[in-house]
Amino acid sequence: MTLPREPQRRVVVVKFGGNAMVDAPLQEMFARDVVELWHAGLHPVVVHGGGPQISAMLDRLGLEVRFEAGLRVTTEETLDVVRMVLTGRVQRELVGAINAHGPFAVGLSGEDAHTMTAVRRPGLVNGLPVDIGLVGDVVDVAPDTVRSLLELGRIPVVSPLARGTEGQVYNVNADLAASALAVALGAERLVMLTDVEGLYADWPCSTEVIARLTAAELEGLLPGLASGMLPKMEGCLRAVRAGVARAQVLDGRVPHAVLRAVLDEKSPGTTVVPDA
Ligand SMILES: Nc1ncnc2c1ncn2[C@@H]1O[C@H](COP(=O)(O)OP(=O)(O)O)[C@@H](O)[C@H]1O
Ligand SMILES: CC(=O)N[C@@H](CCC(=O)OP(=O)(O)O)C(=O)O
Repeated sequence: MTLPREPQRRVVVVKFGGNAMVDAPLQEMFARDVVELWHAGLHPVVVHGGGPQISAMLDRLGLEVRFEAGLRVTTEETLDVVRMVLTGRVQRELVGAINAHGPFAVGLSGEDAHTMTAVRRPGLVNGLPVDIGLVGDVVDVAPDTVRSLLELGRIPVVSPLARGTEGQVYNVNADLAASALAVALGAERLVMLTDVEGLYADWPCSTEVIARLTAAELEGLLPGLASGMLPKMEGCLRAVRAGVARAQVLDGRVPHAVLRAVLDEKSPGTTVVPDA
C-alpha cells in the first residue's frame, strides 16, 4: 500500500493515557479510530502514556513507585525502566495495533532528532519545590521530524521522553508532552483520552463533569486539582494559551470516544477553550 503525500491536512494531537490502554480490545478500537481519522482527512499524531505499565514493571523489579503532584519521582534507575517500558513496549504495541490497518504508524521518542528538549522540573508540594529527580519540562520542540512523517502520510506515535541540553534524558509527563507537541505543530485540537469522564468539579466527592471551561476559568481551578488530573489540565491550559483552538479530556473507556469528538463534535468530556 502506498500512502499519498498529504501536506495540507489539519493536525489533531491525541494523547492516549496508560489507564485507557490497559484493556486490549479498547486499544485495538483506539488504533482503528486513529486510522479512521486519517481516512477522514486529518493528520492524527499520537502521544502515548504508560504510567500504570511503568509502575507495574517497577513493582516487579522491587523499585519504588512514588508520585508528587501527579509526576513520577524519577531516579536514574527509574528512568531506565521508564524508557524500556515506554519506547520498548507501550509504543511498540500501539504502533503494531495501528499498523494492523496499513503501513501508517512510525514510533519515535521525544529524544529522537531533538524533537523535545527539556529542563529539569521541580515538583511543587504545598507551593514548595521538591526534588523529583529526572523529570523534564519541555522547553523546546523541533517538530520537523514529525512533520516529515505527516507529509509522507504516516501517523507518528511519540513516547514522552526528552533530551536535556547536557546529555541527560528526562521523563516527561505524557499530557505535558502532548501539549507541547500540539503547540509546536500548530494543531487545531488536542484530545486527551483517560479513564474518567472528564474533569470532575468536586472529585472524589462527586462525578459531575465540567463540560466547558475557558483558559482563565481553568487557571483558577488548577491549584485545587490533584494527582493525574493536574498535569492533564495544565497541558490543556498551556495548549489553548499557545494557540490550540480547543483541548479536550475524554473518557477513553467509551468506544469511539475520539472519533465522536473529532468527527461528530459530540464530546461529553471536558473542553477547554481560549479566553474570549
Ligand atoms: N478533578 C478530577 N476529575 C477527574 N479525575 C481526577 C480528578 N482529580 C484527580 N483525578 C484522577 O486523575 C486520574 C486520571 O489521571 P491519570 O491517572 O494520570 O490518567 P492517564 O493515565 O489517562 O493520564 C483519574 O483516574 C482520577 O483518579
Ligand atoms: C514525569 C512523569 O510522571 N512521567 C510519566 C510518563 C508516562 C505518563 O505520563 O503516562 P500516563 O499518561 O499514563 O500517566 C510516568 O513516569 O508515569
